[in-house]
Amino acid sequence: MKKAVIFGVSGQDGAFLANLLLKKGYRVTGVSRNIHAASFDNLDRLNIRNNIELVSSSLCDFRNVIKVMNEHQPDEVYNLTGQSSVARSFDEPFETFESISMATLNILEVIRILNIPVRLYNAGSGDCFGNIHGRPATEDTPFSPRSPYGIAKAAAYRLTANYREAYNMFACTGILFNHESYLRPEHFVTRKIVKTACRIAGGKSKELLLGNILIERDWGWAPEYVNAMWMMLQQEKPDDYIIATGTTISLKDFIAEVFKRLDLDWRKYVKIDTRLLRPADIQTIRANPGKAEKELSWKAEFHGCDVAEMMVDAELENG
Ligand SMILES: C[C@H]1O[C@H](OP(=O)(O)OP(=O)(O)OC[C@H]2O[C@@H](n3cnc4c(=O)[nH]c(N)nc43)[C@H](O)[C@@H]2O)[C@@H](O)[C@@H](O)C1=O
Repeated sequence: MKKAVIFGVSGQDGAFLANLLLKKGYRVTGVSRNIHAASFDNLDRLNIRNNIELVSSSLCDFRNVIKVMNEHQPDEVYNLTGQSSVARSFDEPFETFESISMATLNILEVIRILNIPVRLYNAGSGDCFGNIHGRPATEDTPFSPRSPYGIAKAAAYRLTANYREAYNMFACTGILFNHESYLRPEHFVTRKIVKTACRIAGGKSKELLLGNILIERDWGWAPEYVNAMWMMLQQEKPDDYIIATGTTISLKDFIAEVFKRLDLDWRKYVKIDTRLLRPADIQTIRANPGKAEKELSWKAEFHGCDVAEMMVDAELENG
């Protein structure tokens, strides 16, 4: 039986990945900073909490990481940990940098020092590219991040690539663009829109306050993206891959699709609140996931408008 350790199991991706690995017959250990304080609602929602061994460990403490590796002897390690909100990273730059870059460095150092043959997946981000107005980003496009979050993810990406080259480690980064689902917390814009629109449809809310609705993103369906993470670790050679749908739409289009699904006209309810604008934002993101399609045979089935509809349907069904 293969063994996997997921650092950051309580989030959206951690839960979907744990579910996928359990279905594939893995023994899954889920790590969270403090399992007694963390919420495992996502694992409950997928009905898998009791099938995972949950352990507490701070990734910023080197000894903690050594203990997890020694005790659980994983074949595969998934590093999904860290502060994941771009907006919050402007208010919490230190916490963001430490929980992403330093935590990744700790995992890499532990694998190097213990000299164990584990395969490492590192969660990268399309946020590292910054604005892409022209050709969609490929794995060769230089990074130009515009947030403490993007900068921390860029550092973690470079560290992972450096350890792969310098120490011959099996370490990959998936450069994932926005990926959404009913497990997304409300501080991400898609879930906020879907939840509020459903409340408006049910007469429980009157308006939806948003920041910049002209931005453009490549929004995919999260359960598909965790498949790509796993596929990267099954390759003969480790490498980095962009994971995205290849379709970019505006936030306005996403909002319109959500409200249309509920038979509402979004223009009556959406108000711009300038307090929600970021100190720096990315206007347009475009991705070319061609390498993942060619080498991993991974391709997104669902694109932005499908995601909007699926999120509304899930919200109406489960809340
Ligand atoms: C690839 C990358 O993808 C995600 O980062 P994000 O793109 O910043 O995601 P978001 O949902 O917070 O914002 C999307 C856009 O929507 C605009 N926006 C307008 N009004 C609101 C608003 O009211 N709330 C929020 N959150 N955003 C708003 C906001 O200004 C931004 O331009 C994370 O998964 C991250 O972990 C990651 O790696």
